[in-house]
Amino acid sequence: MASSKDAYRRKINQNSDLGVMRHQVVSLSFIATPFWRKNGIGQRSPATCRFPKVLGTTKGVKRGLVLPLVATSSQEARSGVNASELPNRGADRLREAVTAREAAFLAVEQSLMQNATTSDVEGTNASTDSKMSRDSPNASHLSQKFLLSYLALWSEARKPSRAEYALAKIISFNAVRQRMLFDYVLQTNVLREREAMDSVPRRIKSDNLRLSVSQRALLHTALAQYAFMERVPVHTIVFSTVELAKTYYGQRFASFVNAILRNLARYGEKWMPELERRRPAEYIVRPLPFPEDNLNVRYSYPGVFVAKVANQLMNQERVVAFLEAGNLTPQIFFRIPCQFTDTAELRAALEIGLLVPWDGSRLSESAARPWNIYRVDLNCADVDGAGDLVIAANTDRVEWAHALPDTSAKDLFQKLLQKFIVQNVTQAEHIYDLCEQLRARWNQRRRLERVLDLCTAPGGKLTAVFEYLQKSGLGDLLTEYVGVDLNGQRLQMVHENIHKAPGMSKGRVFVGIGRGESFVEYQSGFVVQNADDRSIVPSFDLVIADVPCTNSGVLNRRPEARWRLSERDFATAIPRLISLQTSLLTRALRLSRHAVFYMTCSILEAEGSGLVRSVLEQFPEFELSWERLTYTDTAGRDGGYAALLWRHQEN
Ligand SMILES: C[S@@+](CC[C@H](N)C(=O)[O-])C[C@H]1O[C@@H](n2cnc3c(N)ncnc32)[C@H](O)[C@@H]1O
Repeated sequence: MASSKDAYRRKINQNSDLGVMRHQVVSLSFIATPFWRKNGIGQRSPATCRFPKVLGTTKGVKRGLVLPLVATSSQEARSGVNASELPNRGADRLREAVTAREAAFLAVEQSLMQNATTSDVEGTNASTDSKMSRDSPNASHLSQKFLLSYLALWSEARKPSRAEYALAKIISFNAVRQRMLFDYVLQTNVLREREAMDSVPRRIKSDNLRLSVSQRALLHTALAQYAFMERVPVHTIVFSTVELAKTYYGQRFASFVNAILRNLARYGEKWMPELERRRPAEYIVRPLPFPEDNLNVRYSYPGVFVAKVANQLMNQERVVAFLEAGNLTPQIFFRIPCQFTDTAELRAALEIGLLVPWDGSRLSESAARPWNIYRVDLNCADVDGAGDLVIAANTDRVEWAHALPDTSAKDLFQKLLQKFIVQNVTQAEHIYDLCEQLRARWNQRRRLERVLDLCTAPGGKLTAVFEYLQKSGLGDLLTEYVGVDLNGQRLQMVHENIHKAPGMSKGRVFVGIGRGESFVEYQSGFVVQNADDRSIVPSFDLVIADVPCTNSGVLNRRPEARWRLSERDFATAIPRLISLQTSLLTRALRLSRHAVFYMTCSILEAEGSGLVRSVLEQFPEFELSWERLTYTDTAGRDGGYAALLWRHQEN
């Protein structure tokens, strides 16, 4: 392995090959920029990718399709990848990745490996080590199992240029998102093309061909480039993939990869008629059999999840819109208090078009709203290399600074981040609605003095609630905000966000590490916990429970999250998660004197309305007085659920 790796390194450093490898990076950085500006990287749904014909042939593919592209342990051993050695081995390999293409492959491999071996849901297994820096990509990032964590390892170690980083990111994001589609393409349209297999060794040619997880990852990254990066020449894709195949698996597998990809180049044509090639944006999704037949392959989601969405929505167009939205580049929104509308940073950002007032929100219709919502314009003409901003949009804020170009717009963007809170319009609307509902029900016999947030980090909802209560006068008597969260790293961000909320003094906000489901009280700097539910006395006027969830409403932001929504997850990890959500809501109801805000960023009824109704059966003194489920949409809204639970009998 070491010697072939050295050879690979030497090869890409030789002048003759440098041209090809660098071409891949350099050409993307300038050729693709106009394309990115127009379409947004990664925004192309499978309907407009290079495989429309393939998709047209998915008829008959059943939901929950299981492809025989799974690794056997002996093949994993041959490929040099052993799942039990990860993540450290994988981390080392990532740190050594020479090119963006290699880094993308290794990051996708890790992600695929994680999904193949574990099933964990964000936040439920979080570290409570508050000393860990959230910015340094270390082992804790690996345990969080985010694709971005793997890319961060490479980025930290190799310091790639912005263009290289962007390339690695877009390839790996699309490879992970489109896993189901790519497996299908490989299985049905590449592996079975017998005539193109002439150069493939006889042993590999069998119908029982199996790929290791790692080999699958390599082919997925090739397909991600082929499908979504039209301007990367096919020979460049073939060259870089074959080189990686040689390095990691030897000549035999490289020949196989070569045959597969050349086949793809040859027959890809017949999957994409001329008309569609010239006018990809105008390609229209053909009607599909309803409810979920083949939608999971076309849009690349676990079949069982698509079936659940279809059962909830009972409308094909809406299901397709939701699935498409999950494959788009997510939008970034700032929630800016109305009293800051005239600040220098905001004026400057509006002037150069970095921020655009968002009038698609219901908030803009209300004079009583405490904030305005602004969208970051990904096509901002004044930012050099706007493609980087598009790339940045896929990520959380930690990475933005890295991804933005060195221009005055970058400084401005940093200032906006320091001053204002990034929050999706759905969350801002849900908090606004909840608070309005609360205000409508409030009466003089009730006092609003103490607010508790059981899953508080990074504090977006807490600060929004504070700002609303302050502006509406409902919070005039407020003395204390208590926040608890299991994740010490994320708690640090609450302190940053408190500074951004005008009037929210640290003097009356108390945050601590703890389990929300056993929280009792915050006393003298300590979180008091007790798992026994019965002894709890209601001591907070409003309790917010914004619980950890499947993230099924924000799948565009989390490329790997959809693969935690498989049949197996619905049988094991998700019931465990629902049980945690149930415990959190139960504790919230026990602690609340008047009201509970229950929220998730999931669109699954089992985590939202279903769960609330079932928990309320144990609490006759509370009623479900308002709820809203928002689906992820193509305008940039996240999906999520919000409910107001109201104690109708006063203590
Ligand atoms: C959806 S996020 C909360 C977002 C936050 N309310 C906001 O608006 O910024 C869920 C949070 O729950 C935390 N969490 C997970 N399990 C928990 C538990 N058992 N007790 C308390 N917090 C938990 C996670 O660390 C994560 O920060």
